[in-house]
Amino acid sequence: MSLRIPLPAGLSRSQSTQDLIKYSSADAIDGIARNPSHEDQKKVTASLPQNTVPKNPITMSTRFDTSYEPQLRQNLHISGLVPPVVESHDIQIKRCLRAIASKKTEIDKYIYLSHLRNSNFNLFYRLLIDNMREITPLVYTPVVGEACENWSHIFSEPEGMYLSWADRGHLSDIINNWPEKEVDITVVTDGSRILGLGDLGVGGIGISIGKLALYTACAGIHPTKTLPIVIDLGTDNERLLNDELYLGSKMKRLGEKEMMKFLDELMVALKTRWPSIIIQFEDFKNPFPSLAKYQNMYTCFNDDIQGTGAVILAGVINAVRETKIPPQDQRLVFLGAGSAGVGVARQIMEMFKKEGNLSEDEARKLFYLVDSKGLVTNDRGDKLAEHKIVFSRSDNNGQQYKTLDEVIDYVKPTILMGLSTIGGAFTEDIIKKMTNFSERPIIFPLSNPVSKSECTFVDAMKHTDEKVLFASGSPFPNYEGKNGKIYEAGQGNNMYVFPGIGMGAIVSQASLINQDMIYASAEYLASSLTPEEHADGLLYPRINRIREVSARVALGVVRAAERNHVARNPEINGMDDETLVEYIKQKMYDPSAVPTEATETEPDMWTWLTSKLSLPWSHSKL
Ligand SMILES: NC(=O)c1ccc[n+]([C@@H]2O[C@H](COP(=O)([O-])OP(=O)(O)OC[C@H]3O[C@@H](n4cnc5c(N)ncnc54)[C@H](O)[C@@H]3O)[C@@H](O)[C@H]2O)c1
Ligand SMILES: O=C(O)C[C@H](O)C(=O)O
Ligand SMILES: [Mg+2]
Repeated sequence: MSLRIPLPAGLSRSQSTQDLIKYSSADAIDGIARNPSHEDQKKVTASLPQNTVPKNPITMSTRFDTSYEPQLRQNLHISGLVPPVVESHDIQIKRCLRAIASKKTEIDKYIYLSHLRNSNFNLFYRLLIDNMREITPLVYTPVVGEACENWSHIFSEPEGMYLSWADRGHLSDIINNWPEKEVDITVVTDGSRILGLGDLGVGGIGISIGKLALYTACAGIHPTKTLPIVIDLGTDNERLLNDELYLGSKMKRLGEKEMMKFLDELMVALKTRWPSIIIQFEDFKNPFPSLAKYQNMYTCFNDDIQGTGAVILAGVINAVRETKIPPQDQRLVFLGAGSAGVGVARQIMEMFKKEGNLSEDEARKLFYLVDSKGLVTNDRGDKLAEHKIVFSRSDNNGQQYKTLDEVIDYVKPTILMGLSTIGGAFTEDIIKKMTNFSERPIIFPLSNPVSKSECTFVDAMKHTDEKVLFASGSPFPNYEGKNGKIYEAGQGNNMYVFPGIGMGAIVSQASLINQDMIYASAEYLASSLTPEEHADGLLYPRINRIREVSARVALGVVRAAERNHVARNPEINGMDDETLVEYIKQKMYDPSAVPTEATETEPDMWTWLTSKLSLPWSHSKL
């Protein structure tokens, strides 16, 4: 069933990047929880351990859902507090979509959706899951970037934890203040490099919130078991320091030493309260030291180095196949040699070693990294950051290549990656040149948000005569080719893997997240495309299948955890793939699985806050 929502005057249909008017709620449902009648699935389900289907308790943030039957309303003591009609989520979603379409700006849509998540998360996640393609860009990249930039102006609810330098020495006590008893996963940022937008201080918490919303929507981690964190060690952003509304500490950002000291304490505090917690590091300006220090001590990973490495590896596996050029004959230029650039280069190098039967040295020589000073070489005259050294060239005969143009002429690459934060860096000239070196050039402008993308999908298609194999970090609209064919832009965004990595680690009760598990996430993602998606020339699965895909990614992660003896969940011992996937799906939160009776639940943050503050309504039956 599809529905056309009228747009308000002034908002053109094509202008809306998210095209909120076209959706198909029933078609978009992945079928995981809604299609339990399939005979094979029934058999598999019957063989699963009992009590694996999570109940969906009613919390303060889901109490006023108009889908509740009269008896449930009576049990909850909310009769009269909810409009009389009893209506399905599908009907409520129509109302939400109308409300979203009526908002004039994307940030207004973001604010509306945040409010919905905080007031009725079951409805929010039903809306998101059923309309992934349209809603994801509004709660995640790219609009979340604008939200982070303006966080101190649009702020109305904390939605996570803010931990400041002044709190050091007391982090355990402060972590104990989080009102939810169980937390499976946290996303921690220091706000120092939010997307390609730089230092946004405590505004970076928007990224933690956005990532965790996708953990719930894509991998079914229960929303109350997710914890967004920003650590506030100051900011070097003058605009924020001069803003009277800024919500963070008004001091210059502290250095690496203080950061590590703070993180040491935080890691212990998190692990003490929730011994099985998964910790995802996100958008740190220099994320290498923390990953190196904690990856063998805690169940943690860095999304920008490892998640991005895995998701782009998956796209490259599929794209390289299309080029028909074997790995040993590919040449790769990376614009950007930071955490994402080096993380991606490392993962692709692993694949080239395996698939091309190359030694480490042979594989490494296929990579040319370019940073703000030009081609990364041993004799460039500056002290290279440690993470770049492995890819630094020594075969440049003393010549330095300063611009991307010069590097392209020198290397003649078959693959061009953008992780530089420089919007428009892949000029018409550069894109056209790429067609001289390969019939199907691989061009991935991966910087976020859209304004930082190294080129657009339109430019890449036009200037390669529609031959490009393309993926971008942020979403781009479809392109209509010369013969009327519609091409879809691949979205090479770590959202295709981090939910599955987290879910795989939770399901296996992994003690660590190691390279084999990250690599497996890429392999399982690459092989998750349907024959139809392959035939349509896609490099990544369609986003409306993300729950199905995340379950497969999680399967790969669990299998790798088992191989590496870091899986600790005895329930999964001996399960075949089919049973294990079903087990994973059964663990997924389903926003429509509303219980028919009220259940006792832990208080949520609002209840907890009101009780702490002794507000008049704090002990009411609400
Ligand atoms: N698509 C994804 O899933 C994904 C994942 C992670 C990061 N990213 C994006 O990648 C970008 C970079 O992230 P990061 O964590 O690597 O940041 P970073 O700050 O660690 O690295 C940026 C790199 O770009 C280089 N650079 C800056 N200006 C340049 C110029 N004018 N010419 C050439 N190189 C230049 C820097 O020298 C540095 O090597 C961001 O926009 C981020 O949003 C995308
Ligand atoms: O947040 C995203 O959209 C991807 C990535 O983690 C980034 O830093 O850009
Ligand atoms: Mg990131």
